[in-house]
Amino acid sequence: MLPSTSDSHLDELWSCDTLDKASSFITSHSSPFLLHNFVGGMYSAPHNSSASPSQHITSFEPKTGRPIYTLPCTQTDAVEEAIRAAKSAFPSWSKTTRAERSAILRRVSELLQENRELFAIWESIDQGKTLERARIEVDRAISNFSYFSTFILHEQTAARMVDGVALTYEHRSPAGVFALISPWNMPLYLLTWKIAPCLAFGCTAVAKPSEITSMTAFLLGGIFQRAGVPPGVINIIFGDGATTGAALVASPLINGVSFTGGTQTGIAIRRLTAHQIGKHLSLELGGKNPTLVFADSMEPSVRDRTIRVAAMAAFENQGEICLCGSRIYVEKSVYSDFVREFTAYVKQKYVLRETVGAVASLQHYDKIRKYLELAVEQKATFHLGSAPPALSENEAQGYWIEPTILTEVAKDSAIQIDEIFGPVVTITPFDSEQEAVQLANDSEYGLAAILLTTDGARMRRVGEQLEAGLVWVNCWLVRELGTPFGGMKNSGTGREGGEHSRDVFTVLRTLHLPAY
Ligand SMILES: NC(=O)c1ccc[n+]([C@@H]2O[C@H](COP(=O)([O-])OP(=O)(O)OC[C@H]3O[C@@H](n4cnc5c(N)ncnc54)[C@H](O)[C@@H]3O)[C@@H](O)[C@H]2O)c1
Ligand SMILES: O=C/C=C/C=C(\O)C(=O)O
Repeated sequence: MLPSTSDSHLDELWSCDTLDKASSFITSHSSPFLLHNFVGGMYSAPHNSSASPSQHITSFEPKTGRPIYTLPCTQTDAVEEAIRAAKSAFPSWSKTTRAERSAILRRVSELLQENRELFAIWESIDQGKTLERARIEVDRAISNFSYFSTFILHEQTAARMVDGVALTYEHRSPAGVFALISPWNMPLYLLTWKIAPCLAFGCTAVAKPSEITSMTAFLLGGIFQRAGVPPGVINIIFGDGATTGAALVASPLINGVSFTGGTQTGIAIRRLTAHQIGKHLSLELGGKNPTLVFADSMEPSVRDRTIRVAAMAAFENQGEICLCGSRIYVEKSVYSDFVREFTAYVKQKYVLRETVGAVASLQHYDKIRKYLELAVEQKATFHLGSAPPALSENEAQGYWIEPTILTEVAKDSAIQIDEIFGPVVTITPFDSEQEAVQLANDSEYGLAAILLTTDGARMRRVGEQLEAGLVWVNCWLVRELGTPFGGMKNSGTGREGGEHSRDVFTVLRTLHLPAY
């Protein structure tokens, strides 16, 4: 029998604002705590989910391998119920004024701020990331709400007179009910990056976090209740992709999908919605991002910055950020210096269990481990890290993988081609600027690129040739929430951020009024 989400359990959960309290919450229950869906402004079990244990999923703590909670794998009829709640809430929410929506979203950001530590602690436990990293991500979730709460207040529509014949203006209205689906690497950060603009622009939603990291999405329901978000405006349901996610995106009542996750899932979502031409699709998918290190960036005055940026881009959040630079290319004249200094820096700065967390799941641990075994087989050089122990040895102790730096990896090796999405980088030399661009672009992906150089002309010349939606020069993951965010090629379609999010969540009509 699974413990249910009773009020006393919920109160207890909300008081877990230290690691010790959260840990004793987990151990004090004989079986894992059961998350409930948040539908129509209330927590409730999907009525069909208690029927069979096979319709529940257990989530494990990456740092220890112990079970922490259970979630329902919401079945089609309960998914539809959540969509209907969002659809019923749409007419009145879409007619609220911008000032009303702004005030509610502002309140959400304030409540998140008040509960910052609680969210950071559960994010760290659930995902495996360090508490320090989790705090950074909760801060970004707070900004997601505060940013869009003010963005909508300043929007203006321009009107034009066309040749004295017609007065035209663009009219936008909320696009309807959205499916918001997020992955496990930055759970709260990425889900709120969708929820905040969706609600700000007057849409309603059914959100589904990853089945691997559902805890902070579960807590978020309580924040929406307290902030006074009207029932049904935002619904949060739990479950896997094949059952819950697929039923959600395919529903004809869903007007748009904002999805972040793997490229193969993006393809599946395209297929599932292919016959629904008008459905808005924003797909943020995988990456295998290049970091280009030019010789000038290893001059004494900037050398430390170069090493620091390349290392941060490689190993932040255990390399589990779609924007991580996992293919490092270095100009031949500074190649051996870079490899030596980069390795020394990473060894000292990215220490497992201190500044590097565990990877998110056993399945992901296994996937990364297979690439490391391939590296051993292909006789790559390990400057740092090694093939980790066999699966069974780590299952009970958590999913730990040392930061790993590899050289002598062939261009056509799966290690260079596939998105590993873990703390593993390859370093490869290049001879010329032209070769660097060609190597960087030699990928099915086109999400991000990192360019390390002091030459201003090269910043633009190379930057403008890189097949990547986001290019960072001498920095990484510097974000301003109005800038377009998204990828090229198999890294996705659509852009989000500021007015680009507005394009995702609104429909546009042009009105022509006679000028006479
Ligand atoms: N571009 C980005 O911003 C970005 C960010 C983070 C992760 N990623 C990618 O995500 C992958 C790892 O995350 P993941 O394993 O959670 O990705 P995933 O694609 O397996 O899952 C992402 C989400 O989609 C759901 N899902 C799965 N199948 C579905 C379906 N058929 N229909 C609807 N929803 C479905 C999952 O339940 C989850 O909530 C990596 O490959 C990485 O490339 C991309
Ligand atoms: O892992 C993916 C990271 C995505 C980041 C964003 O969507 C963002 O910073 O807005």
